[in-house]
Amino acid sequence: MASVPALELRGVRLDYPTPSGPVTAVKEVDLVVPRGGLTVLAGPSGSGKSTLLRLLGLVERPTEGTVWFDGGRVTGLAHRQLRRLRRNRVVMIFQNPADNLFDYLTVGENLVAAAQLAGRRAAQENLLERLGLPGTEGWRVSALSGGQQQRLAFACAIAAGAEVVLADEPTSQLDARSATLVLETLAELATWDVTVVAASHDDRLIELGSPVVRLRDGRITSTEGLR
Ligand SMILES: Nc1ncnc2c1ncn2[C@@H]1O[C@H](COP(=O)(O)OP(=O)(O)OP(=O)(O)O)[C@@H](O)[C@H]1O
Repeated sequence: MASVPALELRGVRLDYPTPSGPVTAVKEVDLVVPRGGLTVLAGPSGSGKSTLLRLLGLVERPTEGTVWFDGGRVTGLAHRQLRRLRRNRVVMIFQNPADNLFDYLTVGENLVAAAQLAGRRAAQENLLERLGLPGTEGWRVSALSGGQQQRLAFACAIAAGAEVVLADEPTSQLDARSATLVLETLAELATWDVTVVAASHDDRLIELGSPVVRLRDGRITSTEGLR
């Protein structure tokens, strides 16, 4: 039996209200995000990548259409229920590494805080080692490079118990070396039992995607490399 997709969108449109009337950011979107692996949303600026990511991250509600998470219909759920899902099961990583972390806590304390805020007891053992941050447990967040901070943000999402982790342009605010660390982290996570979705212009990141969903003018134009 085919496994239940991590996320599914059917007939989705999203209009943003503006003073000069609604702006349609994505339309006629039918999309299945398979469980596990790395799904990449690609396309030119303004094509709707961030909006689609926010719909998948249960941050935006569609103007039209339906969203499912883990086989359950999410569209129509109360605000409180959506917030609960976003607290641990569907976690969004912000572009700016520091926005994802408590800078006055150590690396280890950030992991514990992420787990506790999600109602979990303790962070998974070896998470720092497994994500390329061995020996940093007692470090202040400010002692980490941007790439290491993004790595820690992913580790915190896992510590919170995330089943889906979403990242908007995770390499765009990083120097080349830090971006490489984040790409390595995404490649590693793609082999774990977690679904990662990233919106990106970065060719190196797009190359890692399976599938790669391409957008233009708010519509999906192709889905390549569906596992
Ligand atoms: N909050 C908003 N209010 C009004 N229009 C918006 C808003 N956010 C996005 N848009 C519009 O929706 C469309 C899609 O934007 P979106 O940010 O999703 O595209 P994108 O592909 O992520 O672009 P970029 O690569 O530049 O981040 C664009 O026309 C954009 O101007």
